Amino acid sequence: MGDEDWEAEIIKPHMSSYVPVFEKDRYSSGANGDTYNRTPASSSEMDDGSSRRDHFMRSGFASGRSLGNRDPGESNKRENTSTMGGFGVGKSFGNRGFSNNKFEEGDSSGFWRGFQDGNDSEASVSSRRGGRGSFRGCRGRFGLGSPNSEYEQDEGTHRTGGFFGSRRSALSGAGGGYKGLNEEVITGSGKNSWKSEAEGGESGDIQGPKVTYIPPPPPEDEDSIFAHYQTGINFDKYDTILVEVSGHEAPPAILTFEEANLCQTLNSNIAKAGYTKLTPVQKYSIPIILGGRDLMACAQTGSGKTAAFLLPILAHMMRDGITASRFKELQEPECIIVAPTRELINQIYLEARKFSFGTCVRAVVIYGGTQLGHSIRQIVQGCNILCATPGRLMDIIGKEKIGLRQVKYLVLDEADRMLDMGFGPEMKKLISCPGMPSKEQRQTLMFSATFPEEIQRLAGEFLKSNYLFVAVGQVGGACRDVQQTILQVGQYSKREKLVEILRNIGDERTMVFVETKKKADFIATFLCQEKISTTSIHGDREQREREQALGDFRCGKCPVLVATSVAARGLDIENVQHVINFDLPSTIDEYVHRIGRTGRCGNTGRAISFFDPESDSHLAQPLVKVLSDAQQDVPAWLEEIAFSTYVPGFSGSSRGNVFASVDTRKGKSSLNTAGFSSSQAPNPVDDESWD
Ligand SMILES: Nc1ncnc2c1ncn2[C@@H]1O[C@H](COP(=O)(O)OP(=O)(O)OP(=O)(O)O)[C@@H](O)[C@H]1O
Repeated sequence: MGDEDWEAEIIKPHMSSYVPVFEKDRYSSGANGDTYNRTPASSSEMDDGSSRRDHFMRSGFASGRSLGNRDPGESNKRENTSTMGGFGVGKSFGNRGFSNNKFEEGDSSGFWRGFQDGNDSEASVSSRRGGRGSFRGCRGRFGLGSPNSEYEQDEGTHRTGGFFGSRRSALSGAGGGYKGLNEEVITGSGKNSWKSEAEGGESGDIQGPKVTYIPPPPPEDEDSIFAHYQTGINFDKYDTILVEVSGHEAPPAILTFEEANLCQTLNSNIAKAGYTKLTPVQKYSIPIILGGRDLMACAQTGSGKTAAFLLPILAHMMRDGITASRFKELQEPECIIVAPTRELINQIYLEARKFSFGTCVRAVVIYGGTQLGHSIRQIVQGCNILCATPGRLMDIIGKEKIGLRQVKYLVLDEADRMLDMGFGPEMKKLISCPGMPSKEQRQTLMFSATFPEEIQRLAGEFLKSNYLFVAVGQVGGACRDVQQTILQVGQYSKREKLVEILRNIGDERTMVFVETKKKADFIATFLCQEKISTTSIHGDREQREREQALGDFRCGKCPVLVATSVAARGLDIENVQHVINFDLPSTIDEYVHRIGRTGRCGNTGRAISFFDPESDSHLAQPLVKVLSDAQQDVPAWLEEIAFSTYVPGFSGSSRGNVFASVDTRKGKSSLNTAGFSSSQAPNPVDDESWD
């Protein structure tokens, strides 16, 4: 479907779920002293700009169903707030270090100093009204299970139409769907069609609107394929990070790409990608994978885990003389890579495409929110490496477009997420699908920056018992290149604080994380009204909108991206200098991933988190630990809260404890700095219980 069709669709104001993207017009001012250039998507939404509530109801929130019906918590509060006199109600900052000081007076000169001051001061929380419990909903340890969960963005709830209603939903009756130019409606099903609809598939066999979006093809020119950003000043410091390898007979680490003995084409692609030096996770993982071993690898965000699995897999494929891809109704890929979000799997695909450039290996990506027929067409043209989100993968397997007999490599990126309550069942189905080689017959690789011990135990089902475990730095630790600041800010002061911070940041790229999809739209709209060019990404947005939002953010058109946890993991976006946790996430692991969107690949970044004691106290203790482990300042007030909410058994502040969480098999391990080879690790204690 061409762009023009999207536009035709987008400009219909009555069916917009699109959060308007406003650009600052630097050269003119409107009636309110502010004029926005808008994308056509929002042509009728901000004409008067006088009533925020009005605008709010009309822009993105209004399509489909009534807001009030489904948002008794936060949204109603916000509406009330607006009606009562704008977004600034609740003016007193929870954090006295910020309130009533130079920031309110518009003086930004001492901004960062102000942060520090604010951090150290005690906040008065007594005047805060209510808690956030009413809208935070049920959040289990692993986040899923709640229909509000952000990861349902994959195949699940998206299909049934989000709260805001999608344009598709608006246009199509149940089971209908509309067909745009160059779009097909796919209705066919394979013999053993997966229970797609009930389980979150998108086949369109049963009911629900058809998904017609066809993502634009990736760029073909070599410059775009190999476009990359520079490693940062701290890239060389990676060498000093301690690495732990546990498991039987780990091969020694390599120190250079040459030692990996890759074929010429791969080496040339590595050079074109601008890689001259291995990162620690690459030094250890590449020889392990080349040695045919299963692997669970845990390394800090932004430290090159993607290449750590792609390069050795490609090297094996080249060595084994893979058959060139050709058209076939049933494709049998040698490698399947799964990741929890659409944007992330697309990014992994682009990396696979980059490193396989000039080879006969063909990578294909399939993910939810796109037309199923498009996914099938991509696959039947040939597929050696299949990059997929879980729901779409299971749909395609059910349609018998993919055979699993040839699978030699199964990669779970963000593996802890892939194995938790949300995706774990799908992954179990995947490995028990007819034809899928047993774990003894395939190589299974798991990567993440976090790996809770309970998830490590689950992972045993997927891995050979002698798998190796690589921990670069502390398992679950935050990237030290991110300067972390925690501010005490009450719920009703957050927006004001956010605006202050963003004004001081200027045009530097910033991701703002919020807890719910509704709130993402709300805050994005609010920031647009504050003349801060903003877009948003979350699971209720249509896929084309998500991709457009990410594109606008990547290219700098919108330097602020308001996101839910859908964007917390894996996304590698150049020049993200700031992450703001407007709402803290429910788990500390999620925090680590979110702040890892900045400070990547040796670059530095900043993360600011609003801590509301009324709702975030459970995070005080793990936050103190993460901060101190990453050698960040820990505010005294946070330590106090952590102390007062002390949970016996929690490892607490473990400054100096290098590996608080390790391979749960508890094998004795070898500690190394990344520059030196691992010695052979002794036997793990009780492997047998892992089968
Ligand atoms: N050896 C290297 N030399 C230079 N750049 C590299 C190297 N390895 C990876 N990179 C770049 O570093 C960036 C981060 O890599 P990647 O996205 O694989 O990190 P990650 O560890 O998977 O992060 P996350 O935990 O957030 O998923 C990418 O832009 C990648 O191209």
